[in-house]
Formats: sequence, structure tokens, C-alpha cells
Amino acid sequence: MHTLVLIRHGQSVWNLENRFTGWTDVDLSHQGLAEAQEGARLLKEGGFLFDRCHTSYLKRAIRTLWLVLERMDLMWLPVETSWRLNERHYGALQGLNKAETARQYSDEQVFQWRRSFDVPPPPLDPADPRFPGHDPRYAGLAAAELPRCESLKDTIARVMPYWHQVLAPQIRAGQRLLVAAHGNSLRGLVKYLDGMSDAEVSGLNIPTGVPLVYTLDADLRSLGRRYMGD
Ligand SMILES: CC(=O)Oc1ccccc1S(=O)(=O)Nc1cc2c(c(O)c1O)C(=O)c1ccccc1C2=O
Repeated sequence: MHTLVLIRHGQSVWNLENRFTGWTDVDLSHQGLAEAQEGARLLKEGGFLFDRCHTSYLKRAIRTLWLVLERMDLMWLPVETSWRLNERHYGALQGLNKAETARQYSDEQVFQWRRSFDVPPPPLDPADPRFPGHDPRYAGLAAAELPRCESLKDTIARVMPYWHQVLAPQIRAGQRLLVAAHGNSLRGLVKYLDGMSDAEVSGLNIPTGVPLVYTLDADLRSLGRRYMGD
């Protein structure tokens, strides 16, 4: 029997402004900090212990993890970061708010994007300063791995190797893991663990700052999951 804990980072300053964030490295808002503190309190009071933790290359998830580790007096734990746990890349929509999106794209186009699993947003031009190839933290990625945009399907496809190559082997080895990540990258893990369809995962919304606790059998099949504080 294994336990795996997932936590989605709290509200970011661009969530506040209803801006597409994606790989833009904005920080948590004050509310987002408070959400992370509450999640940390639930984990501490729940008596959880971890052996390793994982997060993305983006500070809103990293800081959420730091707040949890600080509150649980676990700042000594090894932390692994990976681009594969990053939020979905929203391409040329990154930075746009609702009004700007509505001005540049038709309602039909926005409606199609909202409900699709495999339709990507408009891609970034590689010369665009928002393209990850200009950011030193992605220097280790192969050219083909640097996204210009991502559908939810693309996001899940690049998250899953991290599950199969990193998370699952550590869980099998008896490590109690905490993963602090993003709405869409966590959708990938939840889709796999719950055996969800493409349509089901497109409708799944993971609440921010609330620890999601999985109980897994010896073959890492889910025996159930619960949100703490429920
Ligand atoms: C709540 C909100 O204001 O959402 C925003 C924020 C910025 C632009 C558009 C909107 S919206 O009101 O059209 N709603 C809205 C719009 C969208 C999405 C979404 O989940 C959503 O709720 C997507 O997932 C989405 C995914 C991929 C491309 C575009 C969209 C998109 O355009």
C-alpha cells in the first residue's frame, strides 16, 4: 500500500487578472499564498510524512511546495524539479486576458478551444520572447521538446514519461511522495490514476491548494482518492 499526495498551486497574480499564464513564471497572489498555507496546515495536522517531493520549473508551484515543507518542518527533504510538471503551454495566448482574447479571436474559436482535448491554442513564433528556447531553464530540452503551444493532450503526453520514469519507480521503492504542480499537469496524473476518458479529464477541475491523497496498491493501481478538508 502506497500513498501519493498531489497539490495544485494557489492563485497566481495572473489568475487574478484572468490572464492565460501557461509557462509564464508569475508568482502566487496573496490569496494564493494563503491557499498554500491552508494546504500545508491540513497536511501537517493530517500527520503526513514524505521522503521526496517533486515540482515544476515555475515559481508559483515551487513556492507552494516551499510553504508546505516549511510548515511541516520538512525543508530538509530533497526536491526534484522538472519541466514535465509545468502548466500547459498556452502559446500565443500567454499574457492575454479575457477582453484581449475576445478582441483577437471569435467566440466560436474560444468555445472550441475551451471544450477540446486535442486542439492547441495558436502557436508562438520561435522568435517570440515568450518561446521557451529563450529561457535558460529549458536549455536541457531537445529542440523537439520546446513547445510553441500545447493542447491538453500534448500536455498529458509530456507529463506521463515523468510518471513512468521517475514517480512510479520511487513509489514502488516505498518513497512517500508529494507533488506540487499545476491544474493541467495534475490532470495528466489524475487521468491515468483514475482511468479517465479524454472527455472526462477535459471536464475535471482540480481545486487549488487542497491536498489530493491517493491510496495505491502494490501495482500502483488507485484504491481511492480524497481531497483533504472534505
Ligand atoms: C474565466 C475567464 O475569464 O476565462 C478566460 C480568461 C482569459 C480569456 C478567456 C476567458 S473565457 O471567459 O473565455 N473562459 C475560458 C477560455 C478558455 C479556456 C477556459 O478554460 C476558459 O474558462 C481554456 O481552457 C482554453 C484552453 C486553450 C485555449 C483557449 C482557452 C480559452 O480561451
